[in-house]
Amino acid sequence: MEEKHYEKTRDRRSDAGFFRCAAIVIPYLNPAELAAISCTSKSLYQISKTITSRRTSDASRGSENLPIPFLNPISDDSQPYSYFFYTPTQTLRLRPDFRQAWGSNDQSRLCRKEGRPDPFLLRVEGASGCECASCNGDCCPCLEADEFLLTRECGPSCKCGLGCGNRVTQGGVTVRLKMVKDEKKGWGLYAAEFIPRGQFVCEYAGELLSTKEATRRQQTYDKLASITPALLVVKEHLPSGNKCMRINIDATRIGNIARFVNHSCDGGNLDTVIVRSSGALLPRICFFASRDIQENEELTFSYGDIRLRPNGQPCFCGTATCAGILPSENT
Ligand SMILES: C[S@@+](CC[C@H](N)C(=O)[O-])C[C@H]1O[C@@H](n2cnc3c(N)ncnc32)[C@H](O)[C@@H]1O
Repeated sequence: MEEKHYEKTRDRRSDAGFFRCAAIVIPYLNPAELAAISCTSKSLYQISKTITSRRTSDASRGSENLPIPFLNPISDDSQPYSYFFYTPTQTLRLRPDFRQAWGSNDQSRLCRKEGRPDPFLLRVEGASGCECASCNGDCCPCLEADEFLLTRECGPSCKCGLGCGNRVTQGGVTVRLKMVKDEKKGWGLYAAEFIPRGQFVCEYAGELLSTKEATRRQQTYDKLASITPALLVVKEHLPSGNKCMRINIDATRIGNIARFVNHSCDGGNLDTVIVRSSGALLPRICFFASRDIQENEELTFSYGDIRLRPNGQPCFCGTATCAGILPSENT
């Protein structure tokens, strides 16, 4: 009798140990792996269900100021969320075996505790910045438009801190957003509240690539129908029209919510802005509202000129000026 009681206690302890480990490991699984383990026992089914529900409730894994949920109104579609790795800022190339937890119990608490990652990937040693106590248009040299008329913010070489009013794009998303699935376009980013014209919406975050690597990846994506690519190429021009700098950001595998912004042939409601900061080597690409955007409106921008690559996929933007073909980058 005593021996049996001892065995039961031991079994319960090893079960508890197993589920403690499972709760740590399972958030690292992708949807196919999650589905596979959820068929093996009732308890793992329950854990997988909870993880799926947490993933659906916040694409940003607690990395942004506000949760960004997935909503799938398509009745015969069983995909409650889109799987990718999240980075709120630009990042360097990922190792192929990289994994990231998503849906764990304490994810948002941990993200808040660790704080937001530095928005500047590379700094310019010895660069000058402002010395203002509080930056405003009259005195802060960072606010003076430079010769290329780009958006300039204070940065790592400035005396002011993150609370400075000239760092609007550095604190992450501050407007309510959501992801909604469309039968033809897939997931799209939507306003979950009114967004006034000129408001910063989000950065386009992802892997920063060399042009050679961007070209290689674009060719791979063109061949693979199973991948929905999110490779953005921005060319910065001199006023003379000559190309002077090219930024390649691939958010296909790791990115932020900007990777869900769909194309619109009329230019959409977002402006793509190149933001430079004092002391930061690289500019960042940010989306601002180009006009007032109503709650529940889809956020879109133009992917480019279809004349550059007329053999793209069909476009379903639904605007009066729709060209019928989705522009894509000819890298
Ligand atoms: C950067 S992703 C945007 C997010 C994507 N809808 C998803 O579900 O992940 C670009 C892809 O979205 C789809 N897409 C974007 N805009 C579209 C449009 N206007 N019409 C049709 N498909 C579109 C295309 O499959 C395109 O390759």
